[in-house]
Amino acid sequence: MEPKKTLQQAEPRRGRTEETGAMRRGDDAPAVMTVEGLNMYYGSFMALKDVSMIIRRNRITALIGPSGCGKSTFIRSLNRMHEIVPGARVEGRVTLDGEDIYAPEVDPVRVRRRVGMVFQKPNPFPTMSIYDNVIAGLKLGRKRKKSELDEIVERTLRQAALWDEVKNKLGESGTSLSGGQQQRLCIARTLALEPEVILMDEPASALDPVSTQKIEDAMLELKEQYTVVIVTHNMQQAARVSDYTGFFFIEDMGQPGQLWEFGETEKIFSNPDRKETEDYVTGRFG
Ligand SMILES: Nc1ncnc2c1ncn2[C@@H]1O[C@H](COP(=O)(O)OP(=O)(O)OP(=O)(O)O)[C@@H](O)[C@H]1O
Repeated sequence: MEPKKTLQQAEPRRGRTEETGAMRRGDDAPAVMTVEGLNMYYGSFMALKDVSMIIRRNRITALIGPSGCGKSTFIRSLNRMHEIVPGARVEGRVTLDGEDIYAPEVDPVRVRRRVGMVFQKPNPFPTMSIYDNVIAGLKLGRKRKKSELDEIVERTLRQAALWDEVKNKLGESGTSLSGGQQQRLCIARTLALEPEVILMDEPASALDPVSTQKIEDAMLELKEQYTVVIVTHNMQQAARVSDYTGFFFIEDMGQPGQLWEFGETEKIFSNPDRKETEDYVTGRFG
């Protein structure tokens, strides 16, 4: 497939610019990641077919769709986590700042540093304090002064909307926190590595509404400085926080998932081009 054409197709459709103010304004945020003609496999099973997408800087991109349509598989292509699964492989091209992250000379560990990931289940290191959890990933890098580490801990906990709740107990165990606080601690830990892009795979699915709200607050705060991609089953969450939405869909059991529609969130939720998207966002199936 001819890559340039594929990328253009991946741009949000702009056919209805007269109808929505948001569309008319357009978006000049540069692409930080591009995905072109991506196929993903587990052994001989093709889980995703021909996905192309542009991920823009300082924007939140939400990935939605019914169970099993490949959202988690896709998000894991963006930082080369997919290849950790034995037999898993990827075809196509994924770039970060124009560089092909799957090129043979690229170190996957470096990719994962630049494209950080927060998982569904909070996973703080159980034997470490809150403070040490935040800086855990920095231990492998150059030696830093205590004052510099203090500054990183405060800054990232503030960005993760957790600072006020933990500033007086940084020495306590990370697992002493509530589930929602642990998840924000994991966000701070990811931020400490100064990624460009943060991937979140259903980060609030195990949390109560108040904790979910705090995660969403944190995401909106993060977007000032980072680019966020989130998988969510929560339609309200996608509509509330994201700028762009990708709807993944699977036509029939055993078929690969596809990116069925991609565009500005406002359009996907109010006036999607495809019937299946409309059925899904209005809760008619899924
Ligand atoms: N490790 C694996 N080995 C083999 N097949 C897998 C593996 N992980 C996922 N799959 C398959 O790939 C397809 C896509 O799964 P994936 O988890 O990406 O979907 P999803 O949209 O994230 O689903 P959910 O919303 O339920 O989390 C499914 O058919 C799934 O069974």
